[in-house]
Formats: sequence, C-alpha cells, structure tokens
Amino acid sequence: APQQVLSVHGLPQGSLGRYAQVLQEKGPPLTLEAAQSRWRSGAFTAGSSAVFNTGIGARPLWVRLALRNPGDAAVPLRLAAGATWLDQLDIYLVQDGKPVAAWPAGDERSEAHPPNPAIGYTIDLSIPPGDVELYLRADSTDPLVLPVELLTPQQAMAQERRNHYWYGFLYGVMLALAAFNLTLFADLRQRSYLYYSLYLLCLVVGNIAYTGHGYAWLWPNAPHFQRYVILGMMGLLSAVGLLFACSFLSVADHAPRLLRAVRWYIGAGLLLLASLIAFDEHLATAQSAFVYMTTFAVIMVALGTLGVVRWRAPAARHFVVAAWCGMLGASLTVLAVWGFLPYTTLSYHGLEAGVLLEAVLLARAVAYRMRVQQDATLLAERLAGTDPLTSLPNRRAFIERSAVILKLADRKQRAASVIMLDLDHFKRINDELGHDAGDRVLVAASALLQQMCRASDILARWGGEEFIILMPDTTASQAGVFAERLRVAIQEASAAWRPDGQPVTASFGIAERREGMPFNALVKAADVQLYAAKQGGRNRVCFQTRAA
Ligand SMILES: Nc1nc2c(ncn2[C@@H]2O[C@H](COP(=O)(O)OP(=O)(O)OP(=O)(O)O)[C@@H](O)[C@H]2O)c(=O)[nH]1
Repeated sequence: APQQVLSVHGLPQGSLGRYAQVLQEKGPPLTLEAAQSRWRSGAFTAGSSAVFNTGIGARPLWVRLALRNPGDAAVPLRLAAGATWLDQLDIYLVQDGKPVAAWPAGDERSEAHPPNPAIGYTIDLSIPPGDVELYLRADSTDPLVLPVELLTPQQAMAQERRNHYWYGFLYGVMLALAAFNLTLFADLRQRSYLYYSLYLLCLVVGNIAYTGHGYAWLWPNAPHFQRYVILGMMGLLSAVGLLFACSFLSVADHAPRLLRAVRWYIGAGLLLLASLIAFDEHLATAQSAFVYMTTFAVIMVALGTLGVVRWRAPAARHFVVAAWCGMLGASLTVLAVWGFLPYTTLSYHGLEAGVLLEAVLLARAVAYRMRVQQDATLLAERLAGTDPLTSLPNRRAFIERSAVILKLADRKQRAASVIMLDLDHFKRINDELGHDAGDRVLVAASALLQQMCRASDILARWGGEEFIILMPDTTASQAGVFAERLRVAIQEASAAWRPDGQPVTASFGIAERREGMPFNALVKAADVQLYAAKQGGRNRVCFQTRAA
C-alpha cells in the first residue's frame, strides 16, 4: 500500500482511517514483529473508510499509521482509538522499526489501560522528532469498530469537556424523567408509568455501558460483566419497552391475542439471551441481541401505528411520533456499530439523540393520556349525576348540590325554599298516547323549567314525572309566586307538547326551610304540600308559610 506520512503539525480532523494502512489477520494471531514484516512485504492495503468497521465476530484487524515530526522537540498528541466495548486493543509506538512503547487495552483485560468514556481508548503520546509509526491491533467478538483520531492537547480537552456536558445533560434528563414517572406510578398505580421509568433506567444503564462510563468508573474490575452488560441491556431495554408500549396502548383490551404473541416474543428473547450469556456464547449473544433490538424497534412502531389506525387509543399519535424518533436514532447507531452504515459521530450519538427526543415526547404522551383519562372520569362523574332522558341533574346530584346551599343558608340565617312539582295524570298520557309521547312531554317540561329557573336555583328530576327546585334566598311566599308562574307557563306551553293538542297541567307543593331543619324533612314538607295540591283538585300551588 502506498504509505501516507502525516505531519504532526496540522493533522486532519476526525478519524484517520483513510490515511492508514490495514491488514486483516487470517491465521493465528500476529505479533508486532510479524505484522511489521507483513507491512514490509506489502500485505497491508490502503484504508478505504475513516472508521474501520467490520461487524460482529470479525477477524482481528491491524492498522498502521505513519507520522512525521519535522521539528526537533517532542510533540504531545492524544491518540483516541477504538470503541470502549472492544475486547482487545493493542497499541504500539514504533521508531526506526523498534517499539518504543506499547499499551495493551480492551474491556476483557481488567489490568489494562482503561477506556475514556464515549471516546474510546485514549493515550497521551509524545511524538519524538523524526519518523514514527503507530500500529494498532483490534480483536473483538462484539462489533469491531476502530476509529483512530489524533488530537492536540487543546482539542482533547475540548472533546472531553463536550462529552462531560453532553452526558451530564443526557443522564440528568433521563434520570429526572425516570424518577418523576416512578413517583407517578407510586401515586397513580398505573403500570405504564412503572414500565416507562424502567425503560428510561434501562436506556441510561445501557448507554452507560455502551459509552464505557460503566467500565471506566463503575465496574472496572469486572471484565466478564462488561462483556455482556451492553448486550444484556439491549435485551432488557427491548423487553421493558414493549411492555410499556402494550400497557400504554391498552393492547390487552384491543387485541388480547397480539398481546400474548408479544409477551411470548419478549419471554423467548430474554430466555435465549440469558441462556447464551449463561453458556458464555459471546458471539451468539451479540448476534441475538442485535437482532432482538432491531425487531423490538420495528414492533414498537408497528404497535403505535395499530394504536393510531385501528384502536384509536388515546395519545397513540404522540406515541408513534416518539417511537419513530427512538427507532430512527437507535437504528442509526445499531446499524453503524453492526457495520451496515458508516460509523460517524452522528451515528455514534444517534441512539442518544433519538432516545432523548423519544423520552421527552413520551413524557408528553403520558401526560396527554392522563388528561384524556381524566376527562373520561369527569364525564362519567357528570353522567352519573345526570338524568339521561331530560339531561337534568338527578336525585343524587340534587342532594349533593343542595347540601352546600342549605349549609350556607343555615350559617348566614338566610331563607331557602323547595318546590316539588308533579305533572297531573301523567299515567293517562302514557296510556293514551304511548310511552314515547310521555317521554317527549317530560323532555319539553324539563326544558321549560330549566329556561324559567334562575342560575342560582337547583332544578332536578326527582323521579318519574316529579321535579324538584331548591331556591336559595327565597321565602315560601316568594317561591309560591314563582310556582304560580310556572304553573301557568306549563299549561300554556303544553298544548304543543302533545300530539292531541291537550294541555298538560302540574301540581306544586312548597316548603320553606326552618332553622336546623334536615334536608329530608324539608323535602317531606314540600311533598305534603304537593299531596294537598293533588287532593285539592290538581293544577294548583300549595304552600305553608314559616309562620304557619
Ligand atoms: N313516558 C314516561 N313515563 C314515565 C316515566 N317515569 C314515570 N312514568 C310514568 O308516569 C306515571 C305516573 O303515574 P302516577 O304516579 O299514577 O301519577 P299520575 O298519573 O301523574 O297522576 P297524579 O300524579 O295523581 O296526577 C306512571 O305511569 C309511570 O309509568 C318516564 O320516564 N317516561
């Protein structure tokens, strides 16, 4: 391969794959010396992409980079190479054909050089004057991804600072959302909040493992754990994500058989991954985890789409948009790491940006769904207090509302009266004109009453063809005047209510509240007066004044 010598002053930005020469091992592992002699014999080829990315279970890769320091003082540079999950990464600095330094690294070597989270393995080099070579050998069952960057100390510092800010922000948002949803679950006891916060926690732990934060800081002495933690979290994340989707979209109500299928898929996938991990089948675990996570993303979007199109589940639209963001971001990263897309800064962080957006949008979806459910509850409560035929408050609602007014009247020593009215000979209307005609009369009478009552009065259907009105700040004689107006109005308007044009009349009984009088007693007193009105010949108003 034609060698390209890079000057340490003015190095190109980004990964230097295109300036390097590469060799994929065929037989047994090569030593540095053997690799050098392969280079001399022309076995290396020119790098064809910025980042070498040969997929899961690929053969070990050698990379050679030629550097020149034209000055006469050593130049400090930071080498950032590989991804934090690489099993083994050996880095050699060679001058005049002799190794001057070597760094063994990789997540399967606990004693080796630790990774720099989200950057890879970083080594601070001092490039002596003259020509030097860098040799790197990467070996990994996990996806073999090998970016090689050289940075000045200033660039290295800026890169680290950017990372600290970004991950502080990312994990801060995700953990806050997870904690918030956990408290929602504690209070509201709805599973979807629990699944959602677990999903967020899996995302955080998975990302901590993927970027190498975990291996660098949390479990540096557990290479076996590190070997499987990313793959295991990919499985858990997919499982919890699907549980969340099913619960959020109420798949149990809409498609119970689909729910069973999804649960089978979740269980079988987790079981497969767990057994592969138990038998230490690294390659098969890696392949299964990548397939599982890809299908997971597809199923998420499919469920969301069904939710919108078929089930019209509340907030399904929000869910679908969120799931798409997560899926696009995750696919970008998964496919890049897997070796199907170019591995770039964008594709490395795609997962993070996608899930961040997804998390925020899902939080909105969860809030929206809560509102939809609240509205439904309010509606149910209102309907429970409403008479379905006339849409007036029913007896239950009347008792509830009048209690407040009567308490107030008691405290402020104010008057309050109840009018009880009953349509006369209503049974005949039903018998002669049919039940439907009777219903229409009831609806028309309700509308008239509603129209004539004040907003502060409480009007309700007490039962059958009986209505009740509670009038605050009203004495019995004032209520009597109003009842009389109602009586006349009903008689006049009602000819239009019946197909035979006959008027409908009503009888009225009125009682005024006395101090400390219980609600039942007040209603009873009005009922006694109503009975008197019926006895007295109907179509009249009867009341008892306070003095009487
Ligand atoms: N169409 C209809 N009829 C109802 C409804 N609720 C009760 N009724 C009828 O209303 C009638 C009430 O009859 P009664 O209690 O004998 O009283 P009435 O015929 O109005 O006679 P008085 O009250 O003595 O003037 C019954 O036949 C009930 O079936 C309803 O929602 N719709």
